[in-house]
Amino acid sequence: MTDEDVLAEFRAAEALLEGHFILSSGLRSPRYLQCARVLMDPARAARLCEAVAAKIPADIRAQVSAVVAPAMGGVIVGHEMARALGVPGMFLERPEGTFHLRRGFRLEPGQKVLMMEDVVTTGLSSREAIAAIAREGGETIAAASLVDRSNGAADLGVPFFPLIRLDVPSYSPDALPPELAAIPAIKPGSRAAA
Ligand SMILES: O=P(O)(O)OC[C@H]1O[C@H](OP(=O)(O)OP(=O)(O)O)[C@H](O)[C@@H]1O
Ligand SMILES: O=C(O)c1cc(=O)[nH]c(=O)[nH]1
Ligand SMILES: [Mg+2]
Repeated sequence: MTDEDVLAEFRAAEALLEGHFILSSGLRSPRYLQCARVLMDPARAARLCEAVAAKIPADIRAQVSAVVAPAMGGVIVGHEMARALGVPGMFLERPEGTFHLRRGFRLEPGQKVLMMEDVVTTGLSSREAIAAIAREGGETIAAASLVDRSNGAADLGVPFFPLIRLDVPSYSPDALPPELAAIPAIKPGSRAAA
């Protein structure tokens, strides 16, 4: 799947939003990739995750025995990725502020995991998820996502396979360009405000 094919899927899902968004990190952006809209079509979700799986080298794929994803954004994409790889899929939650496995999900000691995200911006949520997988006894051997909008800046500490890398601006809230400052900000994600 080419970058243009991926963007066509996002466009068809009306998932390329423009406005003034407060990101999970607190950064602000004029653009937001609403992956939930992309994933609401199960056939599209399966197509995209099969394309992510095809980006992962065969030796890594052969070792992965579970996909673990951080809720909320990771839940559907993690499940579809688990289907694409033929392994179980689980998700991490943070009702008290720190990611952990709930609902009877568990990892065997040393179990090799793929951490799956919908979007990576600063990489903080991904690093928190990878740290949680380690606390749960697993070993994250690779990470993947639909979108990497970190502009090459996110270091997850493991090999990282995004389906598409997009060059999208993010700004500190105290350094907003005037055209962004003029629009009311909305926060689509579910991380609690800092
Ligand atoms: O790389 P980062 O700077 O951490 O940003 C990306 C994260 O932000 C979004 O989640 P969010 O925290 O908004 O919550 P949600 O998944 O519950 O919607 C997205 O699902 C990623 O997890
Ligand atoms: O950084 C984020 O919170 C973020 C950016 C984006 O484009 N899409 C998304 O779901 N989250
Ligand atoms: Mg998230």
